[in-house]
Amino acid sequence: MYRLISATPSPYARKVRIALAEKGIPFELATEVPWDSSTATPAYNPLEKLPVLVLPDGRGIYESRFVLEWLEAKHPDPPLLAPAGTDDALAARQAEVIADGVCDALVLLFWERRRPEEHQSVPWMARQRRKVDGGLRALSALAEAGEGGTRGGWLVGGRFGLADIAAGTVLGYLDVRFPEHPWRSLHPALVRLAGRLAERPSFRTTMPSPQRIADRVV
Ligand SMILES: N[C@@H](CCC(=O)N[C@@H](CS(=O)(=O)O)C(=O)NCC(=O)O)C(=O)O
Repeated sequence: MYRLISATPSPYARKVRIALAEKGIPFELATEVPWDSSTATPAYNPLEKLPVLVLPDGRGIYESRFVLEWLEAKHPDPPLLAPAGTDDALAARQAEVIADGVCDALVLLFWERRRPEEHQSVPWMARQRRKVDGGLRALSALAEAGEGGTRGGWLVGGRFGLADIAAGTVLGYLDVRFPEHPWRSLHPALVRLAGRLAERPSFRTTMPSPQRIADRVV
């Protein structure tokens, strides 16, 4: 059986949890704090990051985008991506790049804010916030376009898939780490997307939550 090394707030790990659920793939969930020295990630990932999908033979598949590509290749049904090389597949991957990039900026912001205030860099945090806001604008534009005609409100190709998973996990992460962020008032199309996603058991059963980090990281 697969084992997924995950963390309760992780939007990257949540993408994989949702994909496993949507594809009906059984797995053991190993919830960790990757920032604590107790984490198992270094044993499977030289980059020491989760998510890691640990295979029955003990190998680790890591970097969420690659885990999702790996799952799509090994467990193609039901598909979460259009056929490889199609415009819809490329558009979904682009949306995932935007979503992951927003999460990357949010992670940097999260750690910068944990530094003593006199060590926090205002220009650095402003730069990260620009990436977050620019990325959310891009995802919002995709959501608005997806609401047109018969596209069903999904971001790409008129059907639920990877792009929606990636965008939805960003929104859930914002609510956990940056509850003050006004994304709902700024992007009503993303609110409607979040509402559609919240109806899916794969989203309802993977709601993110904060974690207690014991070790000193920054
Ligand atoms: N690009 C990676 C990012 C993964 C990542 O940053 N994971 C964090 C945990 S979380 O922020 O997603 O909760 C981690 O393991 N960080 C430990 C470290 O960076 O040393 C992916 O998509 O898998």
